[in-house]
Amino acid sequence: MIELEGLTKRYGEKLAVNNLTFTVRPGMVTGFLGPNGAGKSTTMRMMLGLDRPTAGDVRIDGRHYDHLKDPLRYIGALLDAKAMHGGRSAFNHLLCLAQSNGIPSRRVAEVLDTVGLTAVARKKAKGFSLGMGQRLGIAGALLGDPRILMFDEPVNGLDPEGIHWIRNLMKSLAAQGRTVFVSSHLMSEMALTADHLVVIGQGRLLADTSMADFIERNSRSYIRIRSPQRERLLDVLHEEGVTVIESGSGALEVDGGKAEQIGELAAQHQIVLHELSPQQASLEEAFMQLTAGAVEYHAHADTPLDAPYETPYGTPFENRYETPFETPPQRQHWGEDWKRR
Ligand SMILES: Nc1ncnc2c1ncn2[C@@H]1O[C@H](COP(=O)(O)OP(=O)(O)OP(=O)(O)O)[C@@H](O)[C@H]1O
Repeated sequence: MIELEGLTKRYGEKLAVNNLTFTVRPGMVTGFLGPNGAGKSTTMRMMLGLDRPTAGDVRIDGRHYDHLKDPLRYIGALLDAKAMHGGRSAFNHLLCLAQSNGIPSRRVAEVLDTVGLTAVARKKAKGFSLGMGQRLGIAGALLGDPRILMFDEPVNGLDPEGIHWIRNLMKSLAAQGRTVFVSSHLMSEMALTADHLVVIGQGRLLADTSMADFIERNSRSYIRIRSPQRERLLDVLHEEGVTVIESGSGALEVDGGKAEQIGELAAQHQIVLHELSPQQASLEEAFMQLTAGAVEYHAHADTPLDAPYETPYGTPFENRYETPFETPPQRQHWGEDWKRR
């Protein structure tokens, strides 16, 4: 378990991490999300005792990192895959780590096998590709067989097979009851891997919740319906008091309804349906909705002001709220500007 309490880091004028309090629990993969510059790496560095907090506290299984004897046996981390002695072979790099942390040297061959680097174990790390470097960094994290694992952007540079491998590795580590904390900008990957999410923006906590709850709270879910008898269906739904949104593509959308009820209603009135599908926004859409006001670095150049790029939830990367941390609008307001019957 990793516990943060009021964790704060200031670099001069810059408040990089602002009063973060949350707990990373065992037995699940916790995703750590935030726009560029949100403070994720700084937070992870403080967890590992690499940066001293300006205020607040981090405890690893109840103890400060500095007080852990042989810390690699408690917490393994991949922060910067390039942070290794390039002149050493993969085997020797891991052997040095093992020897300085009281870890039996037989673990070196075991973790090299786990990450698929046995064949290149004697090759110098400086000749490794980005993906091989990531695998070696992950081997280092696994070396002490720790109960807690932390990965900063672990899929960087990995090919699809490598991404699939690390997804399964993280899930299996969590299934063994370990604490797995992982940051990534790849939302589709995070959606497949994480059970729980911690989201920060401009150093502050924006969400600490399950993946399902995060998407539910920060996006719109609705039923999409297509029918060749659209006008009749509209009349029937209207008579039943169901609020329908007519989307531009000819489909109808019902917020908060149940597909079964709409299907049965259509059947009762002998209305043919070509589509009846529950729609849920992706993690990426939910993330952009939540963090829209907390994005530090905006891209303006290729988005002309008179032709904004719209999503059903608004314009991404637009500061839509007065302050970064103002509560996002309630769901019933979304789609308000769409044509309602
Ligand atoms: N050593 C430092 N000195 C001054 N400012 C720093 C330092 N390290 C980080 N910062 C600033 O603190 C803020 C948080 O940076 P951090 O790298 O933790 O963000 P991040 O969420 O990991 O970003 P990214 O997703 O881009 O990796 C940024 O504004 C960054 O410029």
